[in-house]
Amino acid sequence: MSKCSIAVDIGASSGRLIAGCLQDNNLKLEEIHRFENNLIIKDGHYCWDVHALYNEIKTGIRLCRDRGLHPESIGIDTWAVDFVLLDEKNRLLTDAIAYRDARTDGMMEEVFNFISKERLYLETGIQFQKFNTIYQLYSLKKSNPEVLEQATSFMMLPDYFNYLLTGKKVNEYTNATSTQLVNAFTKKWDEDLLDLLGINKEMFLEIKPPGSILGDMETELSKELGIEMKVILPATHDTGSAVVAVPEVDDTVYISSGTWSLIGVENPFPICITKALDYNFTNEGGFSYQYRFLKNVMGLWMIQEVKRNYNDQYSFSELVELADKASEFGAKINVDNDRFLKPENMIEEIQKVCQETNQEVPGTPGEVAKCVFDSLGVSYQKALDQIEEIYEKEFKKINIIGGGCQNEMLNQLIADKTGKEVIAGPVEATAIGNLVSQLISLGKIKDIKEARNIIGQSFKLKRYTAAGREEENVT
Ligand SMILES: Nc1ncnc2c1ncn2[C@@H]1O[C@H](COP(=O)(O)OP(=O)(O)O)[C@@H](O)[C@H]1O
Ligand SMILES: C[C@H](O)[C@H](O)[C@@H](O)C(=O)COP(=O)(O)O
Ligand SMILES: [Mg+2]
Repeated sequence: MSKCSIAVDIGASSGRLIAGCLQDNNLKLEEIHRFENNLIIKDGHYCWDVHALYNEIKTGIRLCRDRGLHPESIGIDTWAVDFVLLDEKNRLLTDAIAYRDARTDGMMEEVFNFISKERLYLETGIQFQKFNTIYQLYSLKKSNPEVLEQATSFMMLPDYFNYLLTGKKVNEYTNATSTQLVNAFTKKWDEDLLDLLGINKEMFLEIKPPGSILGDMETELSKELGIEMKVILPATHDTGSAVVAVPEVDDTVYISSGTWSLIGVENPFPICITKALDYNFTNEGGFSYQYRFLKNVMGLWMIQEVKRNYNDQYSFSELVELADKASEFGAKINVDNDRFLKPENMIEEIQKVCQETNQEVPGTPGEVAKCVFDSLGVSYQKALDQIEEIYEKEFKKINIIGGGCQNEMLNQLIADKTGKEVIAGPVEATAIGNLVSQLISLGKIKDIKEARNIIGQSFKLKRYTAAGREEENVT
């Protein structure tokens, strides 16, 4: 494993640093470091602690050295939309305010005074989430216009970590598309849109595609950490990397299941038709210029908050077991209501909605968890129906990737509800997609097709049908 590559995957709930290398055409992984990623409050805003996260990245690199690894490259991916701004002296002008912060409340509606929803979708193809970068920047323009004027560099979070490692300033394509400021067809920053909104377009950097070799780690940093390696751009939007790791995309709907559930398909062109707009699907940029035609579903964020509300006295698997035992409980809620984005108390919010909709109110942890999982299933089914309506075809398979694919109850529920074959795995799809993108850049894997073949034979996948579950290609 000594000659390997390192994937740093920082999701909205946890981060991990995983070393990977090819051995006899199998991808071997070694988890080096795992850490929590929790929101902090700074100046009244929910923020990400970017310095703590950068220190975790450096800790993970030191651990690689301590294990005698000599990685050739490192690639970083995180969640989307969030950013920092730097001034002409490369000093941080802003905190990394989180997409769950309330600063974007009402901003999307105000932006529609400058450009219609239809035109914005026609140009960008990006779903309307109130926290998209476009609305975050518009909010900043209203509250602190001088900050936007002083900014000389706009960096999304992986871009910023890459800058700290190499001194190089670029915006990576897949994550840039999540801003709703990139033209879906030119794949460039939409300067007309920025002018329309009066947002300083000079601060946006060159957009580089995933697979680009950014450069070597800064010499001083290499000395500090005791490791020299190249920094490569994977799909730095974590979901972009996760989709790379879907072993078989043909005839498959994927669900990237983590803090969010991203349900969609891989497509060679953007689908900006009215029906896609009405159903609020997105066309985020993918590896090798594919498009991720997908929809955000609130996801396992809800059970993360339920777990936190119970003071972490139950593990995720215990909550699944308790939900499985609460088989008689049947209340379901609309998980995609913005009220679940950041409620004071998720359990109470769920109970309130059940009351408001004259349903049985969940009381036990099992009933609360079952309500979450059943309701996620309803939202997945709805999105699946919408995808099949737009494609005018039935998809054979659903591939659930990410930490959520360990939820056997939800996997079986999806198979039973949809009647489709459900493949679960790989768990660390994002890190795997990140790694194979690096190995392609280093010439160790030919292309994404070969990478997906390697992934399909390297990791244990579980198959669920309405008739039950079975293991397959256990390595
Ligand atoms: N053992 C488990 N059983 C069931 N679900 C699990 C298990 N481990 C993790 N999960 C689910 O996976 C989710 C985290 O997935 P992950 O892909 O790591 O998220 P992110 O990348 O957003 O941080 C958790 O919220 C939890 O619901
Ligand atoms: C805010 C975005 O919708 C979010 O980043 C989503 O695109 C995503 O990538 C979340 O990944 P997780 O691994 O944190 O669920
Ligand atoms: Mg993730």
